[in-house]
Amino acid sequence: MGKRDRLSDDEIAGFVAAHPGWVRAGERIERSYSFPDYGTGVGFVMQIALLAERRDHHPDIALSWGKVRVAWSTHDAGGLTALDLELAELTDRLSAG
Ligand SMILES: C[C@H](O)[C@H](O)[C@H]1CNC2=NC(N)=NC(=O)C2=N1
Repeated sequence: MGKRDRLSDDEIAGFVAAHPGWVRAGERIERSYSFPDYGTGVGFVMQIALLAERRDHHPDIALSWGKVRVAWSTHDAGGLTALDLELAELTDRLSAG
């Protein structure tokens, strides 16, 4: 199986169960991160953007004061792939500093 092949429901459920904060919403996985101010959220968004360009895989990102919402999905596959789960984990690592 390639990194851009669709995953099964069980594989996605397994990831969500093991990764607090992430939820499945249809054909996406989403997580909200909280920050003490606007600027810290902006910095986080920029780090995600650099990661996305490096990996040629791009999430939807919503920036609010003190909050960043990230959603991963593979448009080309029309759903969730191993690449989404890998980048969700990397997103968590960025948020940890
Ligand atoms: C040509 C390029 O590799 C593709 O368009 C990439 C770019 N970034 C992407 N990002 C996401 N999230 N899904 C994709 O299918 C995708 N495809």
